[in-house]
Amino acid sequence: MSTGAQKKTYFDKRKEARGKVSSGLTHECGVFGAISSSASEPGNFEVAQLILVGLEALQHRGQESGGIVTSEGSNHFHIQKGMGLVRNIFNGDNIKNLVGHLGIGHTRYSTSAASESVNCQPFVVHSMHGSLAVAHNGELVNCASLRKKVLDRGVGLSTHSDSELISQALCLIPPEGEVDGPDWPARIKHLMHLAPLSYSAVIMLKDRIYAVRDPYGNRPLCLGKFVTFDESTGKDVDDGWIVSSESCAFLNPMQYMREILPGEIVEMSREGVKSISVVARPENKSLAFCIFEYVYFARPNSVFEGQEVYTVRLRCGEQLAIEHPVEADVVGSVPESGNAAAHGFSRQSKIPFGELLTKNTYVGRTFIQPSNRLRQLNVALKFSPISTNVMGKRVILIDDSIVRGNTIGQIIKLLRKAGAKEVHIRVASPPLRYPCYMGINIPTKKELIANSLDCKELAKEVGADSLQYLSVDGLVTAVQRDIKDKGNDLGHCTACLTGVYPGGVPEDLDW
Ligand SMILES: O=P(O)(O)OC[C@H]1O[C@H](OP(=O)(O)OP(=O)(O)O)[C@H](O)[C@@H]1O
Ligand SMILES: NC(=O)CC[C@H](N)C(=O)O
Ligand code: SF4
Ligand SMILES: [Mg+2]
Repeated sequence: MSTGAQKKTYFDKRKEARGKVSSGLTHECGVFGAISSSASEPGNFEVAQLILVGLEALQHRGQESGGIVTSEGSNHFHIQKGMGLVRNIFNGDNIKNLVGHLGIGHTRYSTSAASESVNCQPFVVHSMHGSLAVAHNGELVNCASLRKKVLDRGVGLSTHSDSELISQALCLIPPEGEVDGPDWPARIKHLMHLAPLSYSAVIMLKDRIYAVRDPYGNRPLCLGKFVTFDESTGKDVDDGWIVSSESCAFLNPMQYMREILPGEIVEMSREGVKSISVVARPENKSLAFCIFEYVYFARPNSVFEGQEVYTVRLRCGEQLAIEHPVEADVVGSVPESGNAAAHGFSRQSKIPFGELLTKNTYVGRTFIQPSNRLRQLNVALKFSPISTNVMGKRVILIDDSIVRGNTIGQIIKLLRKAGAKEVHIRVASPPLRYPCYMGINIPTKKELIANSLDCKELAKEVGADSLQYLSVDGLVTAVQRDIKDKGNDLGHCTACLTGVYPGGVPEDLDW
């Protein structure tokens, strides 16, 4: 427990490190890696350009900073990192310096250390056995004890980032020792035993990339290839291997191959792709893939567990219509992340879908505004009602989630002003009640509106005629129903909804 003003809680420290945001869940991070295969000359395969495209396609996962590290096969890595959007960090000149036939990249939303250039990823360290670069999505739950372990072994750390900690922990020799130089897979496995949650990471050595997903499968990671058409044979040739947080980054001619399995270590080299090992979860605990990847974080065209995110969001909307029907003239969404669920609700309820709001895509994140009028103005800048679909109508408005409750109230005001007769809010996820410490910034318990107001009270507070959430069972069913290969190995993290955390809570947590 807190010992008063001098002791900062886990969340205080996090907050200090970041800007204050007035709405929503803030995203996570995106990782990407690419290596050209032996079939192509290094010059034919522009690895840095490919990673740049990949990072832009993953930009929704983190907008604070980004970086790319490449290698020509030697320990002299080429590095370019910076604050801001990928597009602003890289330009024609600096991308040209990123030569080499393999590389990794990162786009960051900070969770464990300040949003400053010193914490930009990938982290590069020089070990006795060559250079090492790490890009990480997630957050180490047992960061404090791992940090101590690494420091105890005489290793110095230059930041508070858990991702730097991963890079340094990989320099530790595993307890069984090493016979003939460094055994990198053994070192990675050792780290996975020391820290089983949460990460999807790409680890680059001078001539190979390891793609690693934590044993709980908490964060996503998938494998793809780069294909070139060979005119002499008339066939597609595999020209290289790629790894990405989400498959939405595999743009043509990149092709999706498969997911990296929970606990899996995959080695990518010029010779091809090899699955090295699958590390088991501690005490046979359940899988815990983040259910909010489906609800909100991922792009709708990304594929997880054999299903497109869009189809899951559609099902959430259908389920919501089954659980909380209401008579109305039109169903619409808070764009964009509410769109698919609104279509699902419409399909199930047979109430026509209509666009109720347009979104100004050039408006960035909304920061806490000092007054209600400014908050309202901010939402009005982002969303404008489409009067044709709203005037004189009973509307159902679907949003994917309510976090602090700032957005929805302002939108209802806009809809009323545009002539809506009734406004019914349906939320395509259950009430968010608990914080996340696995790579997502969710506000503290106190800030989450569902902890202070129930549906009726919240409806009154935000001026809705009714307001209902999807149930936890409904969400889990919508996510799991069509997963083909169910077996025993199926499980999703719902900790922010249920308070049941897959791998315990952080050591220095004080909420
Ligand atoms: O209750 P609140 O704290 O206001 O947050 C909830 C809103 O935040 C998210 O949207 P956001 O505008 O962040 O991003 P999006 O445009 O991707 O939906 C989410 O989709 C909700 O609309
Ligand atoms: N959102 C994330 O995945 C963050 C990764 C890492 N914990 C950092 O803060 O840089
Ligand atoms: S607590 Fe919520 S946001 Fe965090 S990993 Fe679990 S489901 Fe995802
Ligand atoms: Mg939204």
